[in-house]
Amino acid sequence: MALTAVVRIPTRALLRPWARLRDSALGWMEPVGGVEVSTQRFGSQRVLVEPASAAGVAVMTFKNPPVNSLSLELLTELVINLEKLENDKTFRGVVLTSDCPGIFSAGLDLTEICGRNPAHYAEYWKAVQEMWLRLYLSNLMLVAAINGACPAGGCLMSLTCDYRVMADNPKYAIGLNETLLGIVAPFWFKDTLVNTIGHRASERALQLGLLFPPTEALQVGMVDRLVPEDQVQSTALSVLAQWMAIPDHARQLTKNMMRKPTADGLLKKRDEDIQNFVSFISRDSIQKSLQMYLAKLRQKKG
Ligand SMILES: CC/C=C\C/C=C\C/C=C\CC/C=C/CC(=O)SCCNC(=O)CCNC(=O)[C@H](O)C(C)(C)COP(=O)(O)OP(=O)(O)OC[C@H]1O[C@@H](n2cnc3c(N)ncnc32)[C@H](O)[C@@H]1OP(=O)(O)O
Repeated sequence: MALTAVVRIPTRALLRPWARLRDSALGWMEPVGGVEVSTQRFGSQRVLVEPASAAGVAVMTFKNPPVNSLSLELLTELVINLEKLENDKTFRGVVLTSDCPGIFSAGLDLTEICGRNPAHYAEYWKAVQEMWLRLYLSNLMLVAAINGACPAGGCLMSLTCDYRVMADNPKYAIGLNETLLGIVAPFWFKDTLVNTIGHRASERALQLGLLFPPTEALQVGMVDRLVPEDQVQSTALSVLAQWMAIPDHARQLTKNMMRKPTADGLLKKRDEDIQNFVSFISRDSIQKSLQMYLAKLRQKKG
């Protein structure tokens, strides 16, 4: 028999200035207090959410081809689907993974931060902040099933999870490579990395923009486990099964205790961080670097 649940979506989620939602992409949303959905399979155009066979677990799959770049739309859909899972108290854990072969996520969508106007940069950056805050402070257990390349913002997204399983394929790499693009990882990207791999390793990785192949990523502690490619999702699900044995309230309070001070660092100066980002990214020299990087990516094929 199909399992169904009523999921309440707070109307305030619809009122956030950055959440210029495209109704066509989010067919399940209605601007009323709540909406009834089937937990068999839901989601939106770029984010698919499927309950796993184990009770209380969902798999969230990003499908924004070709490279799962974190466009404004993808970020918006991610946050809304996460909120939906959090509001449905039947879910306790989520596996985050990708539908793009060989790529977990290419990170921030460079077309959102290149050649646009300051108002767009501000709106986009607010959505990036929101994605990080929501994932980093989520009460749910989050496990990243990293089934492909995972640079920059893709790495950040996986670092917000409680555990990372990566495909043991030397073609893939993970890391915060911002300096290679001539840009700077913001302090909260840096803090998330430091909390995961420590200060010295982060200092080196961030300055050099290191992208770690799986074996090195495991050594440095950027991922927790390597498995053959076809076992990434199943391993993530079995990790979640272990975590589910811990009483939720104790685990959630512990997670919050560990992470809140870092999140507060951004919460206290969100607007200032947006202004810094807009003025940094609007510089001619930075725009030139980004244009060159994008052109190189596009030429790669030709
Ligand atoms: C003092 C200052 C203080 C504070 C500063 C304040 C603020 C900080 C400022 C800025 C911080 C901004 C933070 C940014 C973080 C990011 O995430 S930046 C994005 C970084 N991402 C990357 O470097 C990845 C680039 N992509 C790749 O390496 C490869 O594409 C990838 C390995 C993912 C896949 O390779 P492959 O399968 O071969 O695919 P292609 O390379 O051929 O790509 C296919 C098409 O996709 C386009 N594309 C790739 N990545 C992106 C992207 N991130 N955004 C947009 N588009 C992308 C690529 O151009 C191809 O397009 P085409 O088909 O040619 O049109």
